[in-house]
Amino acid sequence: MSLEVKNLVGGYSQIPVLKNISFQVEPGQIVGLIGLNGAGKSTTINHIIGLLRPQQGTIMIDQVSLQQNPQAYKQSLAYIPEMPVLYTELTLREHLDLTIMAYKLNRQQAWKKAERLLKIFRLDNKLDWFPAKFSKGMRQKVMIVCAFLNDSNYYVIDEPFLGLDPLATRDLLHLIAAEKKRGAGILMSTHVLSTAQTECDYFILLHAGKIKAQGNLAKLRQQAGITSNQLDDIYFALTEEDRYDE
Ligand SMILES: Nc1ncnc2c1ncn2[C@@H]1O[C@H](COP(=O)(O)OP(=O)(O)OP(=O)(O)O)[C@@H](O)[C@H]1O
Repeated sequence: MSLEVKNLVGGYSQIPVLKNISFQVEPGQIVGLIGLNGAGKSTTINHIIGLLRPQQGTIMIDQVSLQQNPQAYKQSLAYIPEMPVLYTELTLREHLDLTIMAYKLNRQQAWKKAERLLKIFRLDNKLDWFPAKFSKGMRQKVMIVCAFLNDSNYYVIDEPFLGLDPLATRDLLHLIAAEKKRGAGILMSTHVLSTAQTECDYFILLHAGKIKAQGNLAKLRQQAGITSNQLDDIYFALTEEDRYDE
């Protein structure tokens, strides 16, 4: 059982952005997708969520591809985008109802969970607000609440900490930790290496559409050949030679 990306070649046109990348996210594992601007993190995520089609290679969730069983594939996956995407004409309450319908959740149970999440992110008194009234961080929190409504097997989170205040960041980290404990696999792209270091069990270092290195911190440190066990030092050592050659 895993989310498995195998020999993925892909991107937006005939010229691939991703050049044969392979990795896995296992149940109960938090995997950090790390890389410079333009490395291919969002492109990888867009392939996993089915927004882009692989030119070569496969993406399987618990041995099922999106093409084989779209319903099972999508049901296993929750996604939080980098930029919040909300419907301008729907209130927060209606966004939650829409999510409950889309995932075919039990309405009563899902609303019970929603109330707990709304309280955590201080949105419980804003159920009748339209997105126009929300700040950027509040919009991000709506996406988080919707994504965590379903007990998904896998979470794909693009730059989760962008725009969140310190309290919301801490609350999101607690939620992620609880989902990991439940056995969910989490893939998150981030530039916040200090948080990645403390939260992730495994790291994928993407550079110019290729995987430069992957493994736990000890393995990456060994590969970097340095004594520091700080992820940022390891990251800079591993990407030093090709930082300017994109
Ligand atoms: N919609 C698009 N159409 C064409 N090319 C794109 C598109 N989106 C991204 N790219 C290109 O794909 C490459 C990888 O971009 P991607 O957004 O995956 O990087 P990233 O690692 O997520 O970067 P960032 O940290 O800045 O979010 C870049 O060269 C970028 O120019």
